[in-house]
Amino acid sequence: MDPRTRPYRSVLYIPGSKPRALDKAKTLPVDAIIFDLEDAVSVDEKVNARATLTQALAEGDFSPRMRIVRINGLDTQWGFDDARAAAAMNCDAVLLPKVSSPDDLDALAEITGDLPIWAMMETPRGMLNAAAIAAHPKLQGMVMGTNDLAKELQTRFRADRMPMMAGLGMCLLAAKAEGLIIVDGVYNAFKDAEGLAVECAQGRDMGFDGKTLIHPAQVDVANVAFAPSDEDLDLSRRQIAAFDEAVATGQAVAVVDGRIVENLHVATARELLAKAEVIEALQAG
Ligand SMILES: CC(C)(COP(=O)(O)OP(=O)(O)OC[C@H]1O[C@@H](n2cnc3c(N)ncnc32)[C@H](O)[C@@H]1OP(=O)(O)O)[C@@H](O)C(=O)NCCC(=O)NCCSC(=O)C[C@H](O)C(=O)O
Ligand SMILES: [Mg+2]
Repeated sequence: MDPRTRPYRSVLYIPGSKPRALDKAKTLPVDAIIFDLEDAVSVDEKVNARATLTQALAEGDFSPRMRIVRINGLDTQWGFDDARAAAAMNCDAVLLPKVSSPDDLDALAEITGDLPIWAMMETPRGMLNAAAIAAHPKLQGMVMGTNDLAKELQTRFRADRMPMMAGLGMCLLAAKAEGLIIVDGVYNAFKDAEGLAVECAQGRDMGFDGKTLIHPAQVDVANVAFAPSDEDLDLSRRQIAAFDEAVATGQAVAVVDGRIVENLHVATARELLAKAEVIEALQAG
């Protein structure tokens, strides 16, 4: 599937060190998986996790899920070996943590060659350099690292994520300007489905393609939040029909439910319908 048209509603982190969780992933209705060698793996397990993950990806069928391997930073003792190992793994992309400038991506691309790169956006410098990072030729997607960002900014958790908004907005602008995929950060309270739903709705409304997740219990909430709803689809169909009718009578604008519909709204409506079709096809297997 074309990586740019596939859905990214639910993007689940799985510790690369946990064979049981790696196995479970094959049964979960997630759109993408981040196989983690970084923060989900303890220092003592780092080297073994690389081998466990290499084997799981070689032997396991994770399709149709997108397979992204998150390595340790290249400034750590594991980073370069992780990058070399990821380049040879049966995966679709490699994810670099704490990207602060395009130079970080150059260093990784020297090792991983043509493998698409994703960037964790989670440092203040990364936010300030978001446009230059997004313009890197090997970059396919961005993942918000809101835990690291909160640590660096010394912000406190707020349900409205007000302290995060500048960073989230800058990365969104950068990703959209370059036509990249961009996925929102995790919601740490993995047993709080209600709070997760609120944060997913906020991320969806801002324009994120989906949500990164840490536990299987979060998958359904994200899949619903980031898929077009029945109401969205009904409105899209009515907008297209009304606009076609207006054009047929020489008008450039239609009115649906008291709101104007112009060609740009019709383009959005068509995109929504196309997205729903891709999701349906994916779910049908
Ligand atoms: C949070 C957890 C440690 C909880 O684990 P556990 O206590 O094992 O949960 P459960 O007993 O409820 O698990 C039930 C079953 O589900 C499987 N499981 C659990 N988590 C996952 C998962 N992430 N993927 C796949 N499967 C999972 C268990 O194996 C159980 O299976 P079974 O026994 O067969 O029924 C744990 O969920 C966990 O480790 N989550 C991942 C944490 C993680 O990835 N952290 C790093 C990413 S977050 C981050 O770094 C973001 C960013 O960088 C930032 O800065 O913000
Ligand atoms: Mg992080």
